[in-house]
Amino acid sequence: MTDSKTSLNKDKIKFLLLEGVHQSAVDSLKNAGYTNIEYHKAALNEDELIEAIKDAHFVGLRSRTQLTRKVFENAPKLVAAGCFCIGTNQVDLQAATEHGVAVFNAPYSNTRSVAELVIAEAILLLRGIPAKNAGCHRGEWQKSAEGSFEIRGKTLGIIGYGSIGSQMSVLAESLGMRVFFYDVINRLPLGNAVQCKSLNELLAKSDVVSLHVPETGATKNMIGEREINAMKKGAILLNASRGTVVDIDALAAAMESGHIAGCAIDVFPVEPKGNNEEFQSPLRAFDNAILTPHIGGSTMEAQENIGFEVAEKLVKYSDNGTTITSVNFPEVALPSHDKVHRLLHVHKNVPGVLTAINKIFSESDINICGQYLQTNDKLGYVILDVDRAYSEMALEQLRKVTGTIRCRVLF
Ligand SMILES: NC(=O)C1=CN([C@@H]2O[C@H](COP(=O)(O)OP(=O)(O)OC[C@H]3O[C@@H](n4cnc5c(N)ncnc54)[C@H](O)[C@@H]3O)[C@@H](O)[C@H]2O)C=CC1
Ligand SMILES: O=C(O)C(=O)COP(=O)(O)O
Repeated sequence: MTDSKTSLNKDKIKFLLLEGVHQSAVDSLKNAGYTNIEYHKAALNEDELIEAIKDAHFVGLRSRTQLTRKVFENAPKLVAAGCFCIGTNQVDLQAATEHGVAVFNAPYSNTRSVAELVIAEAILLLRGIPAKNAGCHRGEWQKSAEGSFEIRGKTLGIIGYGSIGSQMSVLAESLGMRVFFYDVINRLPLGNAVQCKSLNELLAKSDVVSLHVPETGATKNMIGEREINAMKKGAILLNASRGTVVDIDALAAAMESGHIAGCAIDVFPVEPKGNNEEFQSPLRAFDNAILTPHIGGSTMEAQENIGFEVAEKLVKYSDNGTTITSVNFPEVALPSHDKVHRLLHVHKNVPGVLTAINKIFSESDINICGQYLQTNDKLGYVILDVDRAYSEMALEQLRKVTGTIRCRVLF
């Protein structure tokens, strides 16, 4: 260990970046002094990931990499994971927490990109453009107004009125749509949007239904045969949330029968592992289905912003222990620690740990220059700034405290 701001020289701290995260992330890390970066353009499978992550302190991923419990068990040095995207369902958050690994994401950087895409898709589908476009490519000429509608005056039903859903709501109203939404929590309606009391109410009212919920146990197959039948005949379904949310076979059947007039699907229950693998889906058979390869958040603007945002969060955590916006750690914004050494103690949030920590300091000569504590339901996170001469001794003592998950020192 050397006398730098971190417990290791910065060039010894390894960042494993996967799935071609934007160059802005690499630049940000390098500008902050972190040069030990292993960069992969694609996702790694579990075995490859276990090999690459075994000496990594930080990992950066997007939606495809699965950070499973087994991966955490084989990543002894890992202190944080950065999801360069919104969703964190690809990370076993419970395992991350149990291993004391802080997880970060970029909760807003691609919000607008998704909202713009789904609005565009709604306009195209209401006009029957995907099928007309496919016809023209085959040499057909289908000039007709039959089945083509303006978006103005139509009813949009948004399921999940969070960042993306509410952004979509604003765009849709500006185009003259009437907006209803359904959410498990009461959300402030923007503009003239109205919250529905039930999913069924929303499905029965909407000409266009758009899904913006996270992947959870409760959203799995949230739209199946029953829900599709509850939609208006001739309605349109948009899904740019997660592939597990819609029962694709039920949707394919409704497309076949014409009950659903068109759909735009960006996410699938099973997605190809890479750009070289064939995409399989029963929806390929339908000209009136817009199928996109999980690119809702894939714009140059979003990817660049995400790169900066998540890299900055990882740098702050590495440099001084700040955990603001972490999805699993107690959130603490910390000042710099120029003249002292900083101890970061992550422990199970169970009775007795704080008493044990305070006992160590009350029974020793170690002078505490600053102390911060934050907890959530699973974890306690104690930060102690101490005189430089005592940090190694304090670290040794703290590691012995029952309930300790991880303890390290920033020099
Ligand atoms: N296709 C793509 O490339 C992208 C997809 N996404 C997906 O979009 C999802 C939504 O993103 P945000 O709007 O940023 O998330 P958010 O967390 O801001 O909003 C999600 C909303 O869904 C609601 N919700 C949760 N469970 C529900 C349920 N069972 N029924 C009804 N409502 C429920 C929540 O209360 C919340 O209001 C992400 O979790 C991610 O999976 C996000 C970005 C890009
Ligand atoms: O932000 C999200 O949740 C997404 O789904 C985008 O995923 P991606 O970074 O494009 O693999």
